[in-house]
Amino acid sequence: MIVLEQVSKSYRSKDGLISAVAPTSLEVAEGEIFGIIGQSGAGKSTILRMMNLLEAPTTGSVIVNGRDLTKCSPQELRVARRSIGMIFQHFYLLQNRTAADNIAFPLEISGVPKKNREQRVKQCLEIVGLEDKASAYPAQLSGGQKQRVAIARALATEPKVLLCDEPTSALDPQTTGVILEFIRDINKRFGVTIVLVSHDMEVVKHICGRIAVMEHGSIVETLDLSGTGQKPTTEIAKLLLGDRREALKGGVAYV
Ligand SMILES: Nc1ncnc2c1ncn2[C@@H]1O[C@H](COP(=O)(O)OP(=O)(O)OP(=O)(O)O)[C@@H](O)[C@H]1O
Repeated sequence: MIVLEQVSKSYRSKDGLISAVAPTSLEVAEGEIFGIIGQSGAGKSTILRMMNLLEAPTTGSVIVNGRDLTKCSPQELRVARRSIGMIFQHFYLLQNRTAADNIAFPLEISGVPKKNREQRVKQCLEIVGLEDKASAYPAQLSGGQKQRVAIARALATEPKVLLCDEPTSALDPQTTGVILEFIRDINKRFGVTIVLVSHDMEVVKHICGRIAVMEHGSIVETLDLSGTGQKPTTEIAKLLLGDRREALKGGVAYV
């Protein structure tokens, strides 16, 4: 579903080149909920943003749904991105548009006729349980409701992949639980492959089947958390996952 082949990302600065991600390969299978964890600055967001070419890799290939995005023309990339939704920590809703019009936005850009747009917006509002907030502006919504609108907007074009960059970091624990349930539901009901970056281990342990652990721009370990009993081997993974892993396996948090 998602294949990163030796992708790397460097930034130019006045002090020379900064390496955000060293040449790294990764495969995420169709239907997975895949987590990316690591300390601040490890390169998590950069690797996620390379999966839809929001960040163009310095080297390597990004293959999503069998298509090498690094070889796409701008027009081809626009089309390919319709099957890759994304949500962010700070939602990034258009403040001067209602919830319904925010959800309609990607459909407008894709040239979907008005009648079909309205139908799809209605469906997406239903998926996130916000039918009654169609006419509300972002300023009139709570953080959790804003993220639900952002999820609905990401789903509007019926993506096969949903990239989630710290989707619950601006939310309280209870709202975090609600958002995680929506993400899990979308994965189950529609088979959408989810890649989720989070610094919150409880979030990751709660919904991810497999995770990649990043340190200094590299994936140092991938782990299966789905009850296989696989133990972390690197120090950083042990540190991040900690002793609470066992305690949380039964889904103590956010239920
Ligand atoms: N646009 C940029 N220009 C220069 N350096 C950047 C840029 N974006 C990221 N970096 C650097 O690349 C490295 C990885 O950043 P990234 O945001 O991917 O880390 P992260 O693991 O997501 O961190 P955090 O959890 O703090 O968000 C950091 O050292 C960061 O300073």
